[in-house]
Amino acid sequence: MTPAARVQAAIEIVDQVIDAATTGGAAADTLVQRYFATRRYAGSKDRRAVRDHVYAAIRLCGEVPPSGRAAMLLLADRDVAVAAAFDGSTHGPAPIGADEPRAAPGLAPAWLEAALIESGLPREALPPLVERAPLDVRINPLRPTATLPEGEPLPHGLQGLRLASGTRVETLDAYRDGAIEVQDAGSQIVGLALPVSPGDRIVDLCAGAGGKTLALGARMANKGLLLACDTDRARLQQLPPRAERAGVTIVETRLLNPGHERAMLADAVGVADGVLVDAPCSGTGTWRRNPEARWRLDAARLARFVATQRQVLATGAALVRPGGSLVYIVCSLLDAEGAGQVASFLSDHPGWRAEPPDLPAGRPHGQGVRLDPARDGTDGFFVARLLAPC
Ligand SMILES: C[S@@+](CC[C@H](N)C(=O)[O-])C[C@H]1O[C@@H](n2cnc3c(N)ncnc32)[C@H](O)[C@@H]1O
Repeated sequence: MTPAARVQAAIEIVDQVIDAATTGGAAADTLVQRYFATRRYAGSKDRRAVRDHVYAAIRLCGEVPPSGRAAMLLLADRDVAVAAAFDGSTHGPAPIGADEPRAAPGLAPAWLEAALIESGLPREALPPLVERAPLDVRINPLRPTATLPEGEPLPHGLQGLRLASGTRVETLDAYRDGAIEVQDAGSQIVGLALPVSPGDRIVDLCAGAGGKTLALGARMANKGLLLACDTDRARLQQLPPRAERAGVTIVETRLLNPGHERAMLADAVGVADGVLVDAPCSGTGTWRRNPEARWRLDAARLARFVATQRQVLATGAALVRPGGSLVYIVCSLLDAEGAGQVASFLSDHPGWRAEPPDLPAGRPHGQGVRLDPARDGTDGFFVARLLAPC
């Protein structure tokens, strides 16, 4: 592909991303993959260049841009190579018209910027929310290996590596052998908020594909029971093969029927030493990876997340034994989903108390701890540890 054709492809993909973000369609990553699935002529360098243009344009636009071309013109104002690609060649974009409108530059939709500031995030912490994320892997102590890939040690004393961006992790021997798992440093840190010991009974209520479940299994040295639940079959189905690769043998998965979680967990009520609630959320802390997510969110969607979080937190609390721990995590920096959610829980659940976790990064926020990209170099998270009455 010529440089101009790459920019034209990026414009077309950003048009699809805009459409998907406003109609609840697929994520940008999926759209990029689908675009190339039908264009076999594009080589790996073409794909990487197009993807880079797509993400660079998305990162620049806080509000939903009027079109892919308007977003790419904003990028062209900052990147001479992109500007030069508007040359009117056969597969390239038409030349830039005099006074042709650009998308507005910004960090996030105005209402979200305001909500983040109101949630105590300093203004200077906003730009790093949409900067490119590093590629972090956790080293799995259950699968020691001599073939770890080259990378920087992770910050905050974590057992992991920061790999060169663009590394195809799934092709590495260490990955195939289960010695490493892709997991952001922040995600590794917040998982540590749940105290676990070999032999414990632990429930990971929103386990998804098991990123945090596998880390818990390793910390439990494969002794005890780890019940991993989720309402999403496709995500939960990924867990058993991942656990097998990682050598985690104590996981039992349970697919929950939305609205019937309590009944489906009746046998687990009041017996767990610890419950992890890594709740579904708006993902404002993960815009570095999914920058178009800020175009998807609106007040109604946020309110639905808040309602679901409240419900999963209450479900999780019912499973904890007297004196046991409930850890609540969201990858969001909005207080409505983090500090505010925990304050509501404590007022609705007399006898429960918060005990701030001692973590290697982050700072106290409300009754928990918050991590953010600017100050911790991780995705953004809020985490709280809640103790059940004895
Ligand atoms: C933040 S993700 C979990 C990520 C996962 N713990 C990890 O570390 O990779 C939140 C998960 O909550 C699940 N979920 C949504 N509603 C739920 C419910 N009512 N009960 C249990 N899980 C739910 C979603 O399907 C999603 O997989």
